[in-house]
Amino acid sequence: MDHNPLIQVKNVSVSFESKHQTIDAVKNVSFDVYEGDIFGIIGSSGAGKSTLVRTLNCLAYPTAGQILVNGTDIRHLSGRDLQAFRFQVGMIFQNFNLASSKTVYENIAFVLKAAGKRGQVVKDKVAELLALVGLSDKANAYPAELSGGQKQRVGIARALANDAKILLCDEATSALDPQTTASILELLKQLNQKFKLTIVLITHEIDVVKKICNRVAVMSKGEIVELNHTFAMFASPQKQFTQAFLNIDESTALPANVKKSVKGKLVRLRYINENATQPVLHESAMQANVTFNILHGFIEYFNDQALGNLVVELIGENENIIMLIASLRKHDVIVEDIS
Ligand SMILES: Nc1ncnc2c1ncn2[C@@H]1O[C@H](COP(=O)(O)OP(=O)(O)OP(=O)(O)O)[C@@H](O)[C@H]1O
Repeated sequence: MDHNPLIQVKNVSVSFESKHQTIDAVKNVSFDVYEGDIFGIIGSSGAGKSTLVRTLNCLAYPTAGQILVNGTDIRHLSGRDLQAFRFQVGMIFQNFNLASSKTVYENIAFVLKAAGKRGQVVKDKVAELLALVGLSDKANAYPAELSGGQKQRVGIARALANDAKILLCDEATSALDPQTTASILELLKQLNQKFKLTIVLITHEIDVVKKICNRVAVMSKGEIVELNHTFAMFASPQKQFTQAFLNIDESTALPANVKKSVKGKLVRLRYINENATQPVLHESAMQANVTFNILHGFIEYFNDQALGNLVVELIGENENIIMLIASLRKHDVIVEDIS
């Protein structure tokens, strides 16, 4: 990378002391987020995701380590500087956190007023934000009159009201149905592209990561197990935990009776981008004098990158199969023996 990270998390740990024990919620975590990233943190419940993301806007403080945003150590911010920093870092939540006694307009105007804005400036800005999230006709509605997706749109408008440069999303789509989730993710992607908005998103949903994150960290028991570009993470996860967590095995699992009847060598192939079609396999197999049976296959798309998944039975002489596998690997096909 040729530019400086917008967020630098350096050896951050967060512990909670209770009467009987110390809970190490985040353990020595380090990562960088670059401007324009949609950075996903995925992990199961209790992995420490919420605690970690809350340190990014000073809702929680590290017990050890350091967080720099735009080169500033945010631990040292206080008073007006801390307030100004918080305006730069908006946050949205699973349960939306809207004030139920306030209208949509008032929910958004509130944070503009907290930043010292008044009068027509507030009115114009709320109108602009509502148009941005597609809710211009809902200014006078109360949260109870909105669907979950509409509530989250208000949450997004409020989070960005003071021209936030960073948006933190804490399970922002976990309470929404799949279709509404897709529309909120689409909105986040648009905001990311239009304003170069940097997004740090925590989720336990693999599909959310696949749909919009360009980079992802897998978290377990307070630690980052693996971090990579999303496509690379799904194409070739390095850690067994990641393989299992991302359901890489399950997504190409064969029924037991099919597996039992396999006579040849069983391999899983992952083809990347321009190789995401079958000709590579056909040609290489012909050259190596190996025949094959495709037992399972699908192509996934990550933005404009394609990842082909195939489970194949290879039939032929052992040395020919070895030759075929070598040839596939030369074509950047990831080959795993799963027999
Ligand atoms: N304020 C707190 N006091 C004590 N323990 C806490 C506190 N906040 C979080 N924890 C503990 O820290 C650990 C990590 O929790 P955290 O909420 O960060 O995980 P998570 O990955 O976000 O999970 P979830 O999706 O369930 O919220 C858990 O064991 C949790 O009980």
